[in-house]
Formats: sequence, structure tokens, C-alpha cells
Amino acid sequence: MLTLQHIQKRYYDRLIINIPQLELPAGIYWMQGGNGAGKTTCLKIMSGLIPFDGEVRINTDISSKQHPVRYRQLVNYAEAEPLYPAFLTGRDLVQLHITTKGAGHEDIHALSTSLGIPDFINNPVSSYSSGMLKKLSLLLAFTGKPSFILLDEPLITLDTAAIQELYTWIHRFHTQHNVSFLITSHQPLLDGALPVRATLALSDGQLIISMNN
Ligand SMILES: Nc1ncnc2c1ncn2[C@@H]1O[C@H](COP(=O)(O)OP(=O)(O)OP(=O)(O)O)[C@@H](O)[C@H]1O
Repeated sequence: MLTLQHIQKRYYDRLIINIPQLELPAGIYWMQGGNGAGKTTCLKIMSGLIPFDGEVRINTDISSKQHPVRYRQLVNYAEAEPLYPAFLTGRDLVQLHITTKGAGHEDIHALSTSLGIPDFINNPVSSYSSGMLKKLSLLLAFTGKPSFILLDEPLITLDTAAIQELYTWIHRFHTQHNVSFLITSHQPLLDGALPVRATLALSDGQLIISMNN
């Protein structure tokens, strides 16, 4: 369960996010919103990466502000446009994540192989295409033993085969390891692609929730 209370985020004097109360029980969530609606800002708040007013907690009592290390072990985040130090290889980054996040729910190498990452994992990330970089960032978001994985625009730059693989892994982590997902996208989810619990629409800084079924 991810809980948000009294969340406000301003850039300069402009209120970007205003969420008085939100509870996301275990599930898969699909978030939509136009350009500049605040999706990335919202995910950065939920991942504890930027300052904000209010409180975000995972599993009821672990606060992103009071227990930042434990919180970050339980909430993983993949950026829409990931950036890494150019000289590191994919293998360096995977190793770093495995070392800091601990043994994962599953052998991460199977996910890596299904996305074709072994073909380029030993090369420096400066040589990666945008799709390769995206695949690596998604792989890193599956490391450790998170309760919640936040994926910002995971579909952009992925080819159709990789999107299908990603859906398979999301479904598997959710059903077998009870991992929840919050996924942002400009596209509506294709019918039956994922068992989404609710759709979140972000507009004027406010979230509107539509439960499925
Ligand atoms: N570091 C920043 N400084 C000032 N304003 C910012 C900053 N980051 C984001 N904003 C503003 O906050 C608003 C929300 O931006 P955000 O990136 O969260 O939107 P988004 O929904 O992810 O957009 P998109 O779909 O275009 O990626 C925008 O008006 C943006 O200009």
C-alpha cells in the first residue's frame, strides 16, 4: 500500500501537484495526463527524490522522509528519460543495483535475457540507443525486493516485442511476488494487456481515480 497525505508541490509560486489524500492498495495502476500535467513530478514525489510538502508512506508506516533508506529499498523508480554516467557499462550499473538493493525477487538475468540486454551489457552506456537505455533502466527498476515499482513512460522507445516482454514481467512480479506498479503513459492501455486495478488521471495537479470493474 502506498499512501499520500496532504501532498503539495510547487515550482516557484506555481502549484503543480495537490493531492490531499490517496491510498493505493496492492495492484497495477495506469496514470495518464497531458504534457506538463505533473506525472513525472508525481512519480518523483512518490519515489522520494524531490522535496515536497506532505507525507508519502509505503506499507503503512515507512515514510519517504523519516525512513529514506528503507523506503527506497521498497519503492523502485525508472525515469522516463534515464541518464547515467557515460563511461559506465550496463553490467556496472546492474552490479551496483544488485549490490545496493540486495538479492531480488527473481534472478534478474532472466529478465535481462528476455529483453536482449546481454547483447550490449558490456558496452558503455554512451554507445546505447534510446531503446537500449530504456531497457536497461527498466531492468534496474526490477532489482532488489520492491513492494512498488514506479515506471515513468516505460513504453516510449521500446519495440513491440520488448513491450510484450515488459508486460509479461509486470504481470509475473505482480502475481508471484505481490509487487505493485504505477505506470505513466500517454497511451491508453490496450484491452487485456495488464490487469489494471485503477486508472489515475492527472489534471490541474489533482488526481481522479477510475476503478476498473
Ligand atoms: N525542475 C523544475 N523546475 C520548474 N518547473 C518544473 C520543473 N520540473 C517540472 N516543472 C514543471 O512542472 C509541470 C509538470 O511537469 P512534469 O514533468 O511533471 O509533467 P509531465 O506530466 O510528466 O509532462 P510530460 O507528459 O510532458 O512528460 C510543468 O509545468 C513543468 O514545466
